[in-house]
Amino acid sequence: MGKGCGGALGKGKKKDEAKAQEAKPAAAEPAAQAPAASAESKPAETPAPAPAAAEAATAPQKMAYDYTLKPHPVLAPPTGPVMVCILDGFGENEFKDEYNAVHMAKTPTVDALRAVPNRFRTIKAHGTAVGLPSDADMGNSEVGHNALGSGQVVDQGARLVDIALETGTMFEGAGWKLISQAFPANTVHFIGLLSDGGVHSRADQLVGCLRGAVARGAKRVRVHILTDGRDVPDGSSIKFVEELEAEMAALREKGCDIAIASGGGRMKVTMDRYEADWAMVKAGWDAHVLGKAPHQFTDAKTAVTTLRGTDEAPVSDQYIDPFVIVDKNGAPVGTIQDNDAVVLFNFRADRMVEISKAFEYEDFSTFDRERFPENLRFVGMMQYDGDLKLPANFLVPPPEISHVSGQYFVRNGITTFACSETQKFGHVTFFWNGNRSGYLDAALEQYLEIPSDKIEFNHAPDMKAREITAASKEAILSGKYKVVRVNFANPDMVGHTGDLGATIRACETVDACVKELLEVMDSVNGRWIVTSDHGNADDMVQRDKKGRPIFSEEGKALPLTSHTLAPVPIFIGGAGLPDTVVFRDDEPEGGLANVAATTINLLGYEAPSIYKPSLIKA
Ligand SMILES: O=C(O)[C@@H](CO)OP(=O)(O)O
Ligand SMILES: [Mn+2]
Ligand SMILES: [Mn+2]
Repeated sequence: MGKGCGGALGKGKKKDEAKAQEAKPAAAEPAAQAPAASAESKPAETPAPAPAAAEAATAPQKMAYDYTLKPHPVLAPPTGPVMVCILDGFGENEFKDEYNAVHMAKTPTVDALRAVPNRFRTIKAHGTAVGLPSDADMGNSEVGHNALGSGQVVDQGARLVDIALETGTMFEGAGWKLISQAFPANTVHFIGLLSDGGVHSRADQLVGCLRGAVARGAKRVRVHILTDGRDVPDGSSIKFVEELEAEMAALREKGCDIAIASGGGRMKVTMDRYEADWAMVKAGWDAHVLGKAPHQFTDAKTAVTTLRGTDEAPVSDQYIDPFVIVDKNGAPVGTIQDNDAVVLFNFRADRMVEISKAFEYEDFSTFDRERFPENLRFVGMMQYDGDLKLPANFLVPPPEISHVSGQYFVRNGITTFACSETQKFGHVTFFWNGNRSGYLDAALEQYLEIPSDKIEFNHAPDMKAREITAASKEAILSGKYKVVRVNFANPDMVGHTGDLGATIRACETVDACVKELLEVMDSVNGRWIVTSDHGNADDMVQRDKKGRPIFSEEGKALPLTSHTLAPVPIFIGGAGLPDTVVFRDDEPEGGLANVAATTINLLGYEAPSIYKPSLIKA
């Protein structure tokens, strides 16, 4: 995934995995990097003829899918590029009060865009519109960017795991067979995010797996918990631990030796992404596998309660220190040993890839694992990276996201520049491309990662927005790219800290950056879409059922660190966009998946019929 497909990865034990890395070069480093080699030799001023025929000639045995894009009947291609700019976590919320950072921020650019008739609307970014189980599910970056990039709505991980548990297919698959080898005489370990957030995992799905394992003969089970406080209210981890303990007590009655063995906050251990901070993964390995952590407790509830500190200045659930549960002699109750089974019970990919590599690859050198258990029966809830086939074994097949817009682009000679900072880099590459790591065609694409800071982002709410802007302006002005894709992480990443003031600042910074980008786009006669992938900054307070803010006994507003259910804004424009092009009014239910067809229209092509319809009329 992203730069992770090369770089810091130790040599894999599987040959096909090494091949995948060669074929898919890692993203270049920022600044000094060269532009995509043959982008210059293949200028994309005019849409190139689709190479479908040539492809069929070289691979006659395969029925080649015809990716040819037909010219749009009315809208000619622009002379300049088409930009899609994602303001991550920037929702259009019905609560327009002091806790809505998007509303409170001074955003002259976005305000002006909102005022343009028929070129601003909102689109759905949550629930079934992005393939989640129900409309009570908030959106997130994975499903959001999948929908934006693929133009289609597919059943996502959360839903697929629900189905596999309901129908029992989970317990019949190869992944389950593998872990069940450990049921009679070894330990089965479950590692993942303990909450009902539904973004990375769900506690009820963990319980479904635990019950399934015990019913099928698992004798010894250990659970390694990552506390949330990001997709669910901060402080709720204690409740999730209590609920899990109650469930485990019932399973003990059935004769299973089951206990929580280790844990820590999701932003402290195990769940790093895009190689932003491998030290987090090492801390997780040490706690889960080796039984080593800075803190030892004899039960998980005491661990979480103690490590959260005082009520006056609590440590967020997201940042709880790594801990290990020990017996009365001080020995860890659940280290991972030879022949054990390990299940990563998160369904979402980005934050499971690194820990998967540590478990999967025999020959791994990114950090010193000290001990690598032999003959591990290791599975993911899903396969997290289809290109790397990582992990090789999994409980539920992942969503199949095919015919993504990037595939159409490379088959039609359309050059692309994609840029974000580390925290969102895989969003505009890996997720955008339907969970494919690396380039679709390195000759036509340039992916640029700006390294993120390694701090809590409320302390630096500008994050790397200015650097992303500068690099994207350069790409726009270079004339090399027909598509420019940018993600600004700020409203989302700062929103997750629950710090209202910093999140307002994050929105203001991004607004200023959008202004710069639109000016440059106008200077090259481009066309643009500005939108978001889900809400977050647009509501920073927990609310009761009537939408009233909830306050603590001391009168402090309770922060909301999660995403929201809000729709997101979408704006279109650009000096290269004819005045006649406006949003149509017969797609009121439009969502993120309608953006790809809209982008393809702006490029001067008809959208593929398999895509959700375009939002514009010309
Ligand atoms: O940080 C993350 O992992 C999620 C929230 O759990 O946010 P996003 O979907 O925006 O990446
Ligand atoms: Mn996001
Ligand atoms: Mn987020």
